[in-house]
Amino acid sequence: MKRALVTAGASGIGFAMGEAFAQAGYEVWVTDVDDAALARCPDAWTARRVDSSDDGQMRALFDEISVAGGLDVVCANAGVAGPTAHVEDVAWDDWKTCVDVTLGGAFLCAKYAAPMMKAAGQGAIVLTSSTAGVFGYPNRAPYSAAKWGVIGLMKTLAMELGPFGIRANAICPGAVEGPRMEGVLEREAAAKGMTRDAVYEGYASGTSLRTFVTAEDIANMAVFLASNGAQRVSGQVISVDGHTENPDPKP
Ligand SMILES: NC(=O)C1=CN([C@@H]2O[C@H](COP(=O)(O)OP(=O)(O)OC[C@H]3O[C@@H](n4cnc5c(N)ncnc54)[C@H](O)[C@@H]3O)[C@@H](O)[C@H]2O)C=CC1
Ligand SMILES: Cc1ncc2c(c1O)C(=O)OC2
Repeated sequence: MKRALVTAGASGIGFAMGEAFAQAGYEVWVTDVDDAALARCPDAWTARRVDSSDDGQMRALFDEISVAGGLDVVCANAGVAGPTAHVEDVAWDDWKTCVDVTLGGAFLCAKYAAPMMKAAGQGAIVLTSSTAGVFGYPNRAPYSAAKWGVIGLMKTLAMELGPFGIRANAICPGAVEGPRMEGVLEREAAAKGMTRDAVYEGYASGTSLRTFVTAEDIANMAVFLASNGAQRVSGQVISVDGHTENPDPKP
């Protein structure tokens, strides 16, 4: 059985990735820092409390995976939005936390997956970037910088590890609908005296398909990029964002 690891896999996009890899016949491992969410993961998954920005915890996780027989796929998915503020109001510590998790966490996935995948002569690394890593993201300088960094990391992994049969690709999700986004939409609707649907349409108007995306949309792309169907696809940035044309209206 092939084994897939998804970081930040206990909720949101990562959880959908776990479900999609399980559906595709993989043994699923997930990490997260939210104990309650980890406890809600299916019993068939191996769920571990691991902070993606903690080198010691990540090394211990990959040691455990190595003992279990190695890894076919790693989805470096953990990321935190960081502060929402003008650049002059971003605290240095908040910059560091955002970059440590969002970019550093992806680096640690690659650092510890690489030797295992090299030994196996195959492997797929799927990194979660963002439309914030394709365009800028006003008021989220640390997040946008980290997500551009994820793409630079991915390009380098594809070059460095390709000769060993290892592929690396990045997915750039647009704004994902779901319970968290509903809260954002409803708060803004109340503040502006608009309906929730009008707020949604306003943001969706920045995309050609006039839509937000779902966690399942992202998970489907991750499974495809990891699959044999994509065996000669590496070093690519794949947006799953309804075709964002105008990055400015964003929730
Ligand atoms: N939601 C959106 O609209 C978009 C999200 N993304 C990216 O997708 C990825 C997943 O985001 P969502 O599913 O939306 O988030 P979410 O908030 O629904 O889930 C994120 C999970 O990450 C966990 N987490 C937070 N810090 C962690 C850490 N240090 N180590 C391990 N786990 C940690 C949380 O406990 C939570 O379970 C992130 O990299 C995010 O930046 C990208 C584009 C759009
Ligand atoms: C809340 C929210 N809205 C839109 C976007 C993101 C986000 O986190 C993101 O990472 O890329 C686009």
